[in-house]
Amino acid sequence: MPSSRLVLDASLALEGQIGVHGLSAGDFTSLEEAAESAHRKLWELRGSGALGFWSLPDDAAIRDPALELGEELARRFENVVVLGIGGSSLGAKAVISALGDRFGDLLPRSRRSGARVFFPDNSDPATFTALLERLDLGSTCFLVITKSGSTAETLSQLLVVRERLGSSKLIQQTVAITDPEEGPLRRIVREEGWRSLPIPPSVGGRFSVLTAAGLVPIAAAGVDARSLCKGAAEMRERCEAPSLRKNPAYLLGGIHRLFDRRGRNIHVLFPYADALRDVGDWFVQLWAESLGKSETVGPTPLRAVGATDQHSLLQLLAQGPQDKLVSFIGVEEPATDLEIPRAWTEHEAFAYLGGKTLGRLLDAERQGTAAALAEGGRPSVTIRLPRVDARSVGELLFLWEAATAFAGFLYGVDPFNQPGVEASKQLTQALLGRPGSEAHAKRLAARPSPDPAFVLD
Ligand SMILES: O=P(O)(O)OC[C@H]1O[C@](O)(CO)[C@@H](O)[C@@H]1O
Repeated sequence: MPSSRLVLDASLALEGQIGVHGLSAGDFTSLEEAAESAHRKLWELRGSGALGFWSLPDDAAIRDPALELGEELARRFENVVVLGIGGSSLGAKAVISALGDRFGDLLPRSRRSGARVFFPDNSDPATFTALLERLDLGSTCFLVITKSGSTAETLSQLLVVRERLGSSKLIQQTVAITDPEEGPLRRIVREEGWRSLPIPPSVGGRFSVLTAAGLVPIAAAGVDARSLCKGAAEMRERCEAPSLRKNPAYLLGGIHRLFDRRGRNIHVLFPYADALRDVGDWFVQLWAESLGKSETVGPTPLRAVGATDQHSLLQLLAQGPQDKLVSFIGVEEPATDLEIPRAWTEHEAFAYLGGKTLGRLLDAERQGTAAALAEGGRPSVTIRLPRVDARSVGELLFLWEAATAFAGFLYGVDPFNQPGVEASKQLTQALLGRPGSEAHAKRLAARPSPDPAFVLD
């Protein structure tokens, strides 16, 4: 009987199931004190209003204008292009590729449920040029999404679009989603009277999928954003339990921390559904930017997709160094299943497949892979979704967000900042001659020049 909600099954992380590499009751006891303190910190932050993402699932003041705008864009425009990167792009991209019509672009407009939404994301000129050349710009809306309002990749793309559209069309065909008060984009919005929606200051970019940053493109794509929020709200309720053993986010975050202490600091998200492929990219940013900020502790996230990566990464997971923890995601009921016809039944390799379904094969591959890893003493956890629908995806995203915040306190780092990305931004700006970056230019000039013995031409 399929469950009606997300299930977290951590059995294959336990000593009783996988032997000495698994966790014992004593491991959980050792974690309890740190978990209590992490719980207190989260609730203090929540109480002070600084844990912005926690209230998003049912914050109508944020959700409703975003959905109205997204639905309007779906009616008015053929295409929506998101100019945004990192947390200002990955959440919406993950949700739309999970829940939108994957081959909807092939359908005529009348048969599509929303606009076609594009995420050029990177500032690679080849991608951006190709996209702009192929789009009918007259029926395209540009969503400029940047929390800080100052990200070079996003602002450069905006400048290109401004030139292509001309400033009068720009104002009609562009919406800004940014900090309500601060930042260069907000200043343009004020000076030129653009349409805009805010990203609340208390919500970091990588936790912003349920703000306008995610909800506008999601609704523009015709995806059921209300059910997404509902699923997230249901998961949030489960993530409010104070006890490690009752709270799925605490259990998930806690297990990752425990294994990290034993040297398992490579954390692999392994969904068995193509629809969840981009959730992997979203997870990588969330986990890396939130938890990777100490020289002595911190995980390396990795993404995989089943069954594809059984023919790629699995060898390493099964017999490589014992430094990995896998989180499988299984789907109990595929959106569409396909029966495998019976033929060549005299050959065993064909005979046992005929009459099964591709969905059953995929799920058996997930179970078989988890069991094979367990046999080799390699731990995993499994997140089972009843199906890939808006509610389950909402549950899944909120689960990882809450687990990330909790894990941050267990790791002893601030999960909500990313100071390590600043140096690269400063030196890039210095290379491009941004006024005010003279000191950074000096830093660059002081760097040793390349060693000719190691530059092969
Ligand atoms: O939304 P913004 O301010 O453009 O930032 C985009 C991304 O850049 C980062 O700051 C990293 O450089 C991420 O944390 C963020 O999601």
